Amino acid sequence: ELERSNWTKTAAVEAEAVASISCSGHGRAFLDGLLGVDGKPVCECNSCFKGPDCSDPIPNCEVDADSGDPMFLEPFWLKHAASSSLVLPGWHRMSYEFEGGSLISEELKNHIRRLHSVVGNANTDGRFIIFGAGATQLLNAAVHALSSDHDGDAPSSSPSRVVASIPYYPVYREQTEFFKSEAYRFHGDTMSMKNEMDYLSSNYIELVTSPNNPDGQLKKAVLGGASVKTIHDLAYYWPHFTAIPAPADEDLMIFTVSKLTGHAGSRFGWAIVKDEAIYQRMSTYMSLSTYGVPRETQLRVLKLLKAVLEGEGKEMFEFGYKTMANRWRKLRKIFSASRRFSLQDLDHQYCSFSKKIRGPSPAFAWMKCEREEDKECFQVVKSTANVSGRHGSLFGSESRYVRLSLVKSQDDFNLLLERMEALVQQEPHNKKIQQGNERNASMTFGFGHHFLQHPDLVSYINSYKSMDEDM
Ligand SMILES: Cc1ncc(COP(=O)(O)O)c(C=O)c1O
Repeated sequence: ELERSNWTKTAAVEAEAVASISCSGHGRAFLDGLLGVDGKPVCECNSCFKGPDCSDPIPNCEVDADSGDPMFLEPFWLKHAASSSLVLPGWHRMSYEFEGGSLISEELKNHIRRLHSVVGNANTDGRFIIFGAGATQLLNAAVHALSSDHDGDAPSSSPSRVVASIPYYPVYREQTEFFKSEAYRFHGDTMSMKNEMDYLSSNYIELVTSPNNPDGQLKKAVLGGASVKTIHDLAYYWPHFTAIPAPADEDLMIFTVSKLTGHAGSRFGWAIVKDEAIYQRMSTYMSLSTYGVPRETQLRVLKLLKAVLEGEGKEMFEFGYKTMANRWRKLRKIFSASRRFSLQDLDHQYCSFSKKIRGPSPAFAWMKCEREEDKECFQVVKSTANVSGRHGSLFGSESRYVRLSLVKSQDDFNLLLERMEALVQQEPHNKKIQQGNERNASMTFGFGHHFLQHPDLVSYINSYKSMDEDM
């Protein structure tokens, strides 16, 4: 049928040509990017950089520490271009369905099971696995499936109450309220529920996030009893962000490739479900909302997991952990000199994956403004450091908290660190110490590597710089 056997050549040449466009290590050109006057895709610069090759820093620009965009893993994928790239022919899985009417790649499912068994972070034996467009879609599918109102069920007198412990991931409330279902309502904090649970007339759906977004703590369900169902959001239960004390073995667990490999844009997550009826309800939800996850996405994730599983995942998790642990250590060092701001406390813990006690490496800093007058911490950080975090009140907490994202690119993190260092140095007791201290904030900005030309090399070296903590 095919004219030639080397039909992948033009695609490969095209992909490599785009990859070789230099954006000074502060940006990237993509195959589907806008074309410049020379007919080549233009560089898309990291924030706070501009210019045709992203080499110009934008002075005093706003540092965005808001989103949890997990770009910290990009250098790993640049290094593993060969094992993670694939060819997508025009006829790849055009059908609505896989063989037998399934919407799911069995091979991908097998790889997910293998990954959990290698990492030891979840028990998948005898469980059902369902795919979704990120954890975001699966969260709502799970709330839907666990809510009281179903054909065949006795009609319940009130909607299921969706609860989470403060501070909680804001999307739980936003999504539950957005869908305005008759079957469930967001009901706020689990702690306030604990004493006043109305067991007789209400069912509860408790969302448990472990490790937690925003504070990185490992969490357990708070409520219990026959009228409570739980959803465990384990988006961050990977060695990048936490020690893995034991495999999770919950009724309904949600994972996402976003925080595992960093491919947030692929929109891929999976749920591991014990109960067949719940699995069926979630499957119906997927059928009626999107008819499953795009086959292109499933193919890509399969390729990525194969690359991760080479060498039993050691290399990616080592890179991820070292990067996050270093970022946390640097930030903590800066804040240790502060009386005005504090960070959450995280313990060292035994990790069954790395088989040792390891230090914390959270995805976010949960920062508190300690001064009585600094009630609006978001504003304090915004106006004094020009850093925009995420407002504590969105997590159900006081406004004297703000969340800072630590998972973005190395450029983003370097800028955040520089600004936080300057912020802490402004404190009266530090100003005295600072005199005669030749440490200049711009040293942390990371422009010292302009002479290195190849963009892949630059960001890889940058990310591996000063990595002294072992797995
Ligand atoms: C706790 C938690 N759950 C779910 C998600 C969403 O993940 P996904 O990109 O798979 O939709 C996030 C993303 O930040 C998260 O922090």
